[in-house]
Amino acid sequence: MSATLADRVSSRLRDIQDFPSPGILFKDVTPVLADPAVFGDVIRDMADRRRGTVDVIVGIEARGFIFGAALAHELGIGFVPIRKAGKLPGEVRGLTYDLEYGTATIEIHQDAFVGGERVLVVDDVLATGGTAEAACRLLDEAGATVVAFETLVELAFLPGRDRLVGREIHATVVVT
Ligand SMILES: O=P(O)(O)OC[C@H]1O[C@H](OP(=O)(O)OP(=O)(O)O)[C@H](O)[C@@H]1O
Ligand SMILES: Nc1ncnc2[nH]cnc12
Repeated sequence: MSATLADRVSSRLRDIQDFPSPGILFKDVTPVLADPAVFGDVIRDMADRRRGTVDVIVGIEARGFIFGAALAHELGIGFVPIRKAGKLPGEVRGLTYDLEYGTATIEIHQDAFVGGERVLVVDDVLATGGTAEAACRLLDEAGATVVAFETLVELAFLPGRDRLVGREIHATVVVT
């Protein structure tokens, strides 16, 4: 039997213990990106799940840009970045939140949405859920409609899903 996409991605996730700080088991996605067959199949799988149901892809800096921009291109729709504080040049709205390792502030351009756009939020890893929750709240405040949160990897041993109650979440790989 041929390997599932989840198995193929799992085999290309590299675990780095104690990065970026002691006690963190870091899931490195760079081997997934380095394999064009797997990376391509990941993007096509995400696209097939969303075709015709979203207007805009929002990617979260930095690794969410890689998957989000490729997905937007595959779907033929626009891409909007959520960036760390101080990086976007125009007027912004922002939110500060807790991370698995520290705190962060994210920002989005104030004029990125007129209201009502159907948005898919994309990132590489769902860990504590702080980033995803902040991104979804920021988009709610901006008047966009968050259709779902799409991630390559969900760390199910952390309570990320609990921060996103009521939101649709899909992960290519669930790490237990
Ligand atoms: O669910 P959470 O606990 O919020 O963690 C998930 C977030 O952490 C990582 O980003 P990071 O802040 O390390 O930034 P990077 O993508 O720029 O490396 C990852 O890419 C997610 O955005
Ligand atoms: N353990 C982890 N591995 C990779 N990215 C992360 N982002 C937050 N926690 C992470």
